[in-house]
Amino acid sequence: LQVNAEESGDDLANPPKVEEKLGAVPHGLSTDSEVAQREAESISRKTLRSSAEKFEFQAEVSRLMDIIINSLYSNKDIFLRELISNASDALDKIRFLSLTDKEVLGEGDTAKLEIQIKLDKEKKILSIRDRGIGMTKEDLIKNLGTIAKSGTSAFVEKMQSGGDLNLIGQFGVGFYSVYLVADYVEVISKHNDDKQYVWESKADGAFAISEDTWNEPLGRGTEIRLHLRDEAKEYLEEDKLKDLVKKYSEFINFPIYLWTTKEVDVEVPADEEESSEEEESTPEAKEDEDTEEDEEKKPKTKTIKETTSEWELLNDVKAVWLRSPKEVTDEEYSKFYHSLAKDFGDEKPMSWSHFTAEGDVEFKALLFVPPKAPHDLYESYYNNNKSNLKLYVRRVFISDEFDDLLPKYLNFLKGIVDSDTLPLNVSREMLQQHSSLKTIKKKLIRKALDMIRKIAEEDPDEYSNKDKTDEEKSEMAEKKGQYAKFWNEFGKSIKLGIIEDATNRNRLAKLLRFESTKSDGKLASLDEYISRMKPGQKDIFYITGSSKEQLEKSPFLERLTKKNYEVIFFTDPVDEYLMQYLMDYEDKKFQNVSKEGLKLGKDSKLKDLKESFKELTDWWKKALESENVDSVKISNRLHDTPCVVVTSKYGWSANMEKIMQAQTLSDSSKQAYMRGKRVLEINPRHPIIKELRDKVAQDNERGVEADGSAGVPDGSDGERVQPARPQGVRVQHLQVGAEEPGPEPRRHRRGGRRGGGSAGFRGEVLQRRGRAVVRQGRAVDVSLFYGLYCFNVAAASV
Ligand SMILES: Nc1ncnc2c1ncn2[C@@H]1O[C@H](COP(=O)(O)OP(=O)(O)OP(=O)(O)O)[C@@H](O)[C@H]1O
Repeated sequence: LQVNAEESGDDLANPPKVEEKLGAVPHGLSTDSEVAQREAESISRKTLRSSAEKFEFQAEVSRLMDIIINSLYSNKDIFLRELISNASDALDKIRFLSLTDKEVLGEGDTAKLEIQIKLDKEKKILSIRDRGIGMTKEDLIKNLGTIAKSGTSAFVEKMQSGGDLNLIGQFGVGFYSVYLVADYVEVISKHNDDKQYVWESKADGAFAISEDTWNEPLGRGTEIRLHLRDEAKEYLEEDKLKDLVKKYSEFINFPIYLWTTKEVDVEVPADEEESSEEEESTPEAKEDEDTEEDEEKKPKTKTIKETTSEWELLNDVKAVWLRSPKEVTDEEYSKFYHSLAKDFGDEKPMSWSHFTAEGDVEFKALLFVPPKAPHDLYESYYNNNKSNLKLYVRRVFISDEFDDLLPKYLNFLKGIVDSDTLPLNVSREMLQQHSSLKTIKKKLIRKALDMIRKIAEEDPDEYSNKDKTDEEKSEMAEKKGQYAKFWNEFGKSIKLGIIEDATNRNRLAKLLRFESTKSDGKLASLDEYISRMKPGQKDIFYITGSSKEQLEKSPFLERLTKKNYEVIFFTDPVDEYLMQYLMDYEDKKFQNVSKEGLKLGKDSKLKDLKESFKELTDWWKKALESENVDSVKISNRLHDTPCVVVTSKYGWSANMEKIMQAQTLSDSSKQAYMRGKRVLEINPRHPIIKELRDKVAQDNERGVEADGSAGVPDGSDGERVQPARPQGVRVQHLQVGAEEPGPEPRRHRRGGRRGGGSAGFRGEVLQRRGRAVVRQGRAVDVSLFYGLYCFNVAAASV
C-alpha cells in the first residue's frame, strides 16, 4: 500500500518521524510564528506534505471517491450530517468506555463531550471537531482508506446504476461525502493510545499520514478540516450551517456548537467633549436640578457596535424518546427516524411505536418500520444476530450492535431502547447476559408485531377494514396500499418469523399475505381466506411452485377450481419451509393440493370407481413397483388431465425437492430420506384412463402378465409387437399400439390407421384426446405412449 517509500528512502517497518524530516519541534515548543508559517505552507501548497507517509486508497474506495468528486449531485449538504454523525458516534464510544474507566475522559475541556464547528472565511476552511474517541495512526490508515467495507462496492454499484447519493450513510462510507464540497481534506486525530496524527488527501488516489507537530494539541478527539472548493463557498455562511444542523442533525445527542461572530451594541465611556455637547443640546435637563446633579456624578457612556465571537448551541439535546408521545409531532418522529437510520430518502417511516414499559423491567422505546428494506437485509441472515436497535442505559448510548435485543426476523426494524433497569457500569459482555434483557426482548416483539398489525388496520385496502364506513375509509386514505407495500418490502421477514418464533406463530400468521385463485391480483390474508371458505370445507388449500402463472395452469387445481374452492399460491422458495411450520390456523389445517390426502367432501361414487378401476390400478402399481411409487389411486383433483403424480403427505413436495436440488452444496444421498414416496393418481373420467382400463382388462382376459411375458400376436405373423418407444420404458406389455385380434374397441377406430406402425396410429388418436401430466404442475400434450413414458421418467426422477 505504501508508495513513494522507496524513493524517499523510508524504512517501511520503522517509518521515520516527521520531526526528523521537518525539524519540527514538539507541541508547546514551537513558536506561534513557526506554527502559523508551517500551517500556511501546508494549506497554500495544496499538495500533500512531502515528508508524510503516503498510502494508496483501496481500489474500491478510490472508485467511490471518483464517483463522489465527479458527481453532479446537487444536494451537497449531506456531507455535514455525515461528519456530525461520525463525531457523535465517536463521542458515544468514549462515553461508553468512561462508564468503566472514568480516566479515559481526561480533564478540563477534553472531558467535554461536544461537537464544535468553526469557519475560516479567509482560508475557506470549514472545521468540525469532536472530543470523541479519536483515531490512532492505524485507525486512520484502515478507516479512512485502506479497508473497504462491505458497503463500499454495494454503494459503488448503486451509484453506477443511478442510485441516490443521499443514502451514502446507510452503506457505511459517509466520510467520503466530504469530497462533494472539498478538494483537500485534513483529518487531525488524537486517540488516548497514540500521538496526534494528520491524515490528508486530495482524493487523487492517495492519502498521507504525518505525526502532527504543528497544530494545536486536541487533547483527544478528531478535527476534520475541509478546504472548500470555490463552488462550495456557501458552507462558510453561518446561517447555512445553522439551517443544515437544524434540518439533519437536530436529534444528535451531544451539543453541537457553532463559532459565531456578530455585531453587538456595547456601552463604552463617552469622552468629555461628547458629554458636554450632549448636555447643552438638552434644554429639558435643566428642569429638575436635584436629580440632574446626582446623575452628573455618574460616568457618561455611549453605545458602539462591536464584533464578538461565541459558541452558539445549535441543537436541543433532549432525547425524543424521553418526551411524551403526545408532545412529539409526526414530523419530528420522521426526522428522528431519518437521523437514527441514516436514511435520508424522501419517504417517511411506514410506522412507529413509542412506548414506556413499566413493571419489573422499565424502559422507553421507539421503534420504526422503515419505508424500504435495506439493501443487505437477507444477506448473511443466519450469521447476523445484531439488531438495528440502539441500546441506551439511562440516556447513555451502549451499543447499536447488541445481540438478541430483537429476534433475527425483526432485524429490519430501527429504533432505540433506553433502559433504567440495566446496570451502567458493567462491560457490554456482562450486560448481554443480564436477565432483564429477556423481558425487554419479549415486550419489544409484542409491540413490534402490534405496530405491524396496525399498518394493516389503518389501510383501507385491507380485508379487516371492509366494514368501515366511507367516512372512516376516507380518513384512512393516506394509508392506502401501505400494508401491501410493507408486505412487498418485509414479507419474507414475517415468513421467517413464522418459521422461527413458535410463541408468536399465530400472531405472525395473521400478518401473512398471499395471492390465491380468488384474490384477483390483490393480496389476501388467512382471515379473508377463511371468510370465503365453502360450507363444510375443513382445510386451507395451497399449492407451491415458482410462479403464479405456472401454478394457475397446474392440473392439481382442476377440480378445486371447478368446485369453487380457493387455493393459495405460495411462490417464494421460503414458502416451502414456512409450510413445514405452519400446520394450522384457527383450527383449520393446511393442505398442499399437490400432496396425497386431499379431501373435497364426500365422493359417493368413489367406492364404485375404485372397484371398476381396480384392475388398472393393480396393474399399474405392479408395473411401477421398482420405482419410488407407493400406490396408484383414483384421483379426486383431476378434471381434464388423465393422471398426475402426487407426493406423499410427509415427505417434501416436488417443488421442495427442486429447491433442494438447486442448492449448490446439496448432497442428494442425504436428501433421499426426505424425498416422499410418489402416488400416481388417475382420473377415472378421462378417456385415456378409461381406455387403459379396458386394455388392461382385455390383457387380463388373455392372460398377459404385467411383465409382458405372454405376448399378443399382431395378427399377421404372430410375433409380439413392441411399440416404438424410447429405451427403458416398461409399458410394452400394454400393447397399446398393437393391432389386436377380435373386435377392436370402438374408440380405436376413430383415428383411422396411419403409417406402418400401429403405435403411431394409436398415439395419434390419443394425442387428440388427452393430456398427460408428466411433471409436477406441468401439463404437456402427449400421446398416451409418451404420457406413460414420461410418467416413468417423472416417477423415477422427480
Ligand atoms: N470523527 C471521528 N472520530 C473517530 N472515528 C471516526 C470519525 N470519523 C470517522 N471515523 C472512523 O472512520 C470510519 C469510516 O467513517 P464513515 O463515515 O465512512 O463510515 P461509518 O461512520 O462507519 O458509517 P456511516 O457513514 O454510516 O456513519 C468510521 O467507522 C470510524 O471508525
